[in-house]
Amino acid sequence: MGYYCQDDKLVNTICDLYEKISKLESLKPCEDVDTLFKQLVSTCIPPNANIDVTKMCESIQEMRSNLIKLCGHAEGHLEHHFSSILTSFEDNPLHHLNVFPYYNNYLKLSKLEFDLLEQNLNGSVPKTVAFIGSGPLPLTSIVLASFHLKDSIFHNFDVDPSANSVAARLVSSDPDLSQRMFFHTVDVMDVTESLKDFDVVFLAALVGMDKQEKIKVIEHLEKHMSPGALLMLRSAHGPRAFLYPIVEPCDLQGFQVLSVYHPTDEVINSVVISRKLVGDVGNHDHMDQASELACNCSQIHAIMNKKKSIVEEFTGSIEEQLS
Ligand SMILES: C[S@+](CC[C@H](N)C(=O)[O-])C[C@H]1O[C@@H](n2cnc3c(N)ncnc32)[C@H](O)[C@@H]1O
Repeated sequence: MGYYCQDDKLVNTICDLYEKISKLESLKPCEDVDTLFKQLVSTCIPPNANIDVTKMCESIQEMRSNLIKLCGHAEGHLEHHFSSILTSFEDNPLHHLNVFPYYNNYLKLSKLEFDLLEQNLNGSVPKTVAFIGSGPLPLTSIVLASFHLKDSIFHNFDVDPSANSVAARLVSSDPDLSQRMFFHTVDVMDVTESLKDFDVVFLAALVGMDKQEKIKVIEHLEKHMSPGALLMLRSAHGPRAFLYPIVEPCDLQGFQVLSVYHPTDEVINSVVISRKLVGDVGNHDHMDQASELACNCSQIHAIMNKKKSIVEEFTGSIEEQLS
């Protein structure tokens, strides 16, 4: 088919799985759907330095973009399914979250995000947190509110009214979270002034499923978030980018990228934490230099190798990073 691929075997396996997944009549949880997505995830999880999806030919790019959408729909169905099961428990549904097969991943991802937040909050605790794209099973907000940010108020935003109604029902019988967790049915692109109220904004991986949409959402957040507020977003690295969109530091114009973390375990998403710049960012010279640096893979690898870690830090000056 004339694919240009760095690792043909892996990409062929993903293409085969894509063909099978795209032929499914429904993406609602059932044996066939679960088996195919499990195979897809286990194919994409092992770190593979030879895989850079952005360098692959157009037909692979197109397949990847469709696959991300299929994964998004399947994830939505899976969350709906488990959220409905959870709300059918007679006692507090939040005491049964471990029935969700990926609950452990959310515990790990939320802990990772909390640690990155703490490192960059300089001792302060966020009063108000926004989660955009919270879905029917808003596990990140629930885990953060229950275990890490026990006094913060959480505002969850989702464009899908059925996602919000099942999510709100999930927390309604919890005496603590029902007082600290709010749900808003709206497209993030229509949320403007109220974005100023948040100390931290989380953006779900699947809000903005392709590069263009993701950049539009980031630009919108940059326009309306409070200067100095933190933005926590999710990206993907290596073969995991067949499952989720990639956000690169250069996509974050108007933000100072603080850290990029690429997990190598079963937590699939990479995490990017940045701070909305304070003051006039009309002069983009500084950011442009930072972006050029951040988008240049060989330089990123040089930084990573120097640090012997898979965390990319962006806290030093551009000169330091280049030296
Ligand atoms: C299925 S995921 C949920 C994430 C997950 N529950 C978590 O805790 O990380 C993505 C959600 O984003 C929502 N979404 C997508 N685009 C959106 C937009 N432009 N504005 C608000 N919500 C959006 C979808 O409706 C979907 O429910």
